Amino acid sequence: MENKKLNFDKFKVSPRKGSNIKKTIAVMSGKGGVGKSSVTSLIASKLRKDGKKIAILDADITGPSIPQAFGIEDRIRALEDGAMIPAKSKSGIEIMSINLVLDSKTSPVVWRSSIVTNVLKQFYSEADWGDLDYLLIDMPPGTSDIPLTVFQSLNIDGVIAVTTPQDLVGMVVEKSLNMAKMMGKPILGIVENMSYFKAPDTGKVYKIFGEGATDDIANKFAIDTVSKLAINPKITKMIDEGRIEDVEEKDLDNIIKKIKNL
Ligand SMILES: Nc1ncnc2c1ncn2[C@@H]1O[C@H](COP(=O)(O)OP(=O)(O)OP(=O)(O)O)[C@@H](O)[C@H]1O
Repeated sequence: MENKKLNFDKFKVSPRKGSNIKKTIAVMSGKGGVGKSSVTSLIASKLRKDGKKIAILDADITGPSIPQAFGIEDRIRALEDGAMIPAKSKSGIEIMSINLVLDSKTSPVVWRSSIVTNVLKQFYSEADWGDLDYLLIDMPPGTSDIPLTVFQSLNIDGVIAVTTPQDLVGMVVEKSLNMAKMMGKPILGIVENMSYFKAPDTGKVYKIFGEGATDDIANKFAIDTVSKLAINPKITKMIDEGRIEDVEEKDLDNIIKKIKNL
């Protein structure tokens, strides 16, 4: 039997008229808590510092942490013609997140996934994004309904997977990579977060979580870019203070370069 390529065109949604998004990149992880939102925020901040026009769509709808990282207190505004105006970070990164429409940022999102996926599509297609070089999508962890909707409905140009050195997480990130492959999306690279710790006084490097399987996984999937991001207490502190844009992080330089060459 002929092996037909899956065609999801009928599910596609487009950004509203007047929005011009050059490239859209999804940031995934196999499981929660590996630092996907932190990595998304750091990448966005660096690209912005380099003069690019950037937006983040926080698709981690039940655990949205992007507004916290950027210290956003503004709300998303809706205009009479239905356009949604994203909130803006200090450096000018546009942000759409469910936490910016809830009455309180501690309100839980107790919605069925069909509603969540519709909200997400609405954010993408009704936001007034203007001209963007890059839209980064902070995906929820795993390979559930929402990542599937993002892949089927949005125009994704590339995928970044975030993992940590632990074996189990390595195994789980393969699920995300396989999902991206199944959906025909190019994998730009893997970020191994919490890869090492460099003692500030001696400069000695400690592999606190051991040697990761990330390089082997990258080889297996023919992925040429692996960024190894240190455990950096400054990242934790700056996110707590809503100042992620003030972190200088050289460890992500190779993935940033890959994004710029997309
Ligand atoms: N390299 C790092 N160094 C120090 N702290 C970090 C680092 N990466 C992430 N963190 C901290 O770990 C916590 C979890 O990170 P984050 O929210 O980015 O994870 P996540 O994978 O997006 O989680 P989830 O998808 O479950 O929401 C954050 O509080 C962040 O400050």
